[in-house]
Amino acid sequence: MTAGGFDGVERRGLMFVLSSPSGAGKTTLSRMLLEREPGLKMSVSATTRAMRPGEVEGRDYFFVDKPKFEKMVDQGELLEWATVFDNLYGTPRAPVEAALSAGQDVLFDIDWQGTQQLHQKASVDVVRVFILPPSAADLEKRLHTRAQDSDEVIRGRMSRATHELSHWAEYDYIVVNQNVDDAFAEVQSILKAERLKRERRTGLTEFVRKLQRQLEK
Ligand SMILES: Nc1ncnc2c1ncn2[C@@H]1O[C@H](COP(=O)(O)OP(=O)(O)OP(=O)(O)O)[C@@H](O)[C@H]1O
Ligand SMILES: Nc1nc2c(ncn2[C@@H]2O[C@H](COP(=O)(O)O)[C@@H](O)[C@H]2O)c(=O)[nH]1
Repeated sequence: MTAGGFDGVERRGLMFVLSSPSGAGKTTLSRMLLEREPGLKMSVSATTRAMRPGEVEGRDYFFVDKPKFEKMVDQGELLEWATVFDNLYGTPRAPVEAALSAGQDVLFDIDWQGTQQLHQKASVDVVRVFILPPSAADLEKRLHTRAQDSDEVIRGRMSRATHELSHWAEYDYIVVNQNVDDAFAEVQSILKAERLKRERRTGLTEFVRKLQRQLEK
C-alpha cells in the first residue's frame, strides 16, 4: 500500500531523519511533528543506555541489555545500529517496514552513523535533516536545562559535539534551532515539500492520464 496525500494521489512513504549534536532539539522537534503531522510514525529505537527519569519503555526507547542487543544484531532485526556515547543504539526493522507498507511516513531521531546506513539501503526514500544549535553556549545550556544527565555525561556529550557537527554536509537540509517554533515551521515545510516530490508520487501517471481522458472528451 502507498500513502495518499490530501489530493488523493498515491505515493511511496518516506523516511524522515533528524540528527544533531546531543541537546540541539531533535526530540523536541520530533514530538511537535508527531502531534501535528498525521501519517507520521516515530521509529522507536532499541538502546543499551540507562532509562532517564520520565522516559517510558516502548515510547522513548526499548531498553535492552548488551546481550539482547547483540542478539538483535545477529538475527538481522535492526535496520541500522551504532555505538553512540559508549552505548548501543539501533532501529528495529519490523515496525519501520510495517509502517511504510501501511502507507505511513516514518520519523527517525538517529545519529550520523545510522543515517549513513539508512541512506545506503534506501537513498531515494530517505530525507536527511541536520539540526544545528544557535551557539555552543546554547547547546550546553540546553543539556543542563534538560536536567536529565550528570555533569560528567554532559561534558562527554559536549566534547562529542564537534565530531557530530563535522557530518553536517552529509544532510539534505540544515535547520538552525534558535526559536523552537521557527525551527519547527522549517522542519514541517521540509516534510510537506518532500511529500509532494514527483518521484515519490506513484499515482501521478494515472492521475494525469485520467485528466487527459477528461480533456479529450
Ligand atoms: N529552540 C530552543 N530553545 C530553547 N530550548 C530548547 C530549544 N529546543 C529544545 N530546547 C530544549 O533543549 C533541551 C534539549 O532538547 P532535546 O532533548 O530535544 O535535544 P536532542 O537533540 O533530542 O538531544 P539528545 O540527542 O541528547 O536526545 C530540552 O530541555 C529542550 O526543551
Ligand atoms: N544510529 C542510531 N542513533 C540513535 C538511535 N537512537 C538514538 N540515536 C542517537 O543517539 C544519540 C543519543 O541519544 P540519547 O537519547 O541517549 O540522548 C542521539 O544522537 C540520537 O539521535 C538509533 O536507533 N540509531
